[in-house]
Amino acid sequence: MKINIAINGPASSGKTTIGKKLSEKLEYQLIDSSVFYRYFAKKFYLNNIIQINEIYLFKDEMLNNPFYHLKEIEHVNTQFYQDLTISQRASEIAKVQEIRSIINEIIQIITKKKGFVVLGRDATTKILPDAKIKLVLDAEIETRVCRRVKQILDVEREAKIQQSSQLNNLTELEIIGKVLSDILKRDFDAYELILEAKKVATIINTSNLSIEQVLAKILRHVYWYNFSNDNLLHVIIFMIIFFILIRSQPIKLFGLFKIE
Ligand SMILES: Nc1ncnc2c1ncn2[C@@H]1O[C@H](COP(=O)(O)OP(=O)(O)OP(=O)(O)O)[C@@H](O)[C@H]1O
Ligand SMILES: Nc1ccn([C@H]2C[C@H](O)[C@@H](COP(=O)(O)O)O2)c(=O)n1
Repeated sequence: MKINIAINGPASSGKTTIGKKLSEKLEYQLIDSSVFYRYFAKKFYLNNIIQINEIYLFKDEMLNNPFYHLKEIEHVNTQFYQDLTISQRASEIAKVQEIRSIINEIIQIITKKKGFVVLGRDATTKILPDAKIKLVLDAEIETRVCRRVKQILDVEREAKIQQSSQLNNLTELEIIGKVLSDILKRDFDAYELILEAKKVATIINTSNLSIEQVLAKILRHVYWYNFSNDNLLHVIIFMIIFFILIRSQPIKLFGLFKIE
């Protein structure tokens, strides 16, 4: 039986990486709420004004054909992933409660059919408070900074080979400084949401775990949930029969011990 899985956690804790792998493994659909904020920043932030009416129209359209629009949102995000202006506008948009409610409602409606992995700062608390599995991925700040710096340097190495470097010869120290300040800012913005999430979700500290180990841990949660859910009735019936048998006659279990 398919369920919904909600994952949140602070900046650079591995949500996207783990979310992607988990959804592929389970053959679930992945929805990352932050791509909505960036998509809205690209499409509905014109002349420094958020086009709220357009956003309502988009919501109706999206609910008529959700999977087409999810692909479109993903596509736009891949194109503008590195765009700083879009990121800044996305942060502004994310502060508008009305827009947060619209995005949460869209995701809630789409995920009613189950079989989704949903990522986002309020995934476990506001978007899918009833998800069967709710997780917070956490890691020490130094681990998160190192991971993000490594990711940037890997992309940069690849870009240099293709002579399309984006970092304008920043030193490694400057990159570390920028990453640290970005992560601190995002941690600060999401502080309350993550604190709330930690109260209702299972926390997985990934600092000393590889990507594969984190994935294996989550899969164990999912398989255990499915097993106990699917087999609960069988286990109860088995226990009742077992107790009736041992009370009505002495039996020898596997010849190991005797109950009289
Ligand atoms: N357990 C892990 N061990 C080592 N590296 C990891 C682990 N989890 C994630 N990473 C790496 O950390 C980097 C950041 O991960 P990712 O982008 O998935 O984080 P995120 O939580 O989605 O970030 P953001 O909040 O910016 O969306 C990636 O390069 C990823 O490969
Ligand atoms: N559930 C969410 C998802 C995203 N945001 C904000 C945070 C950022 O300003 C913006 C883009 O997300 P990011 O790529 O930085 O994770 O959207 C949010 O407030 N709540």
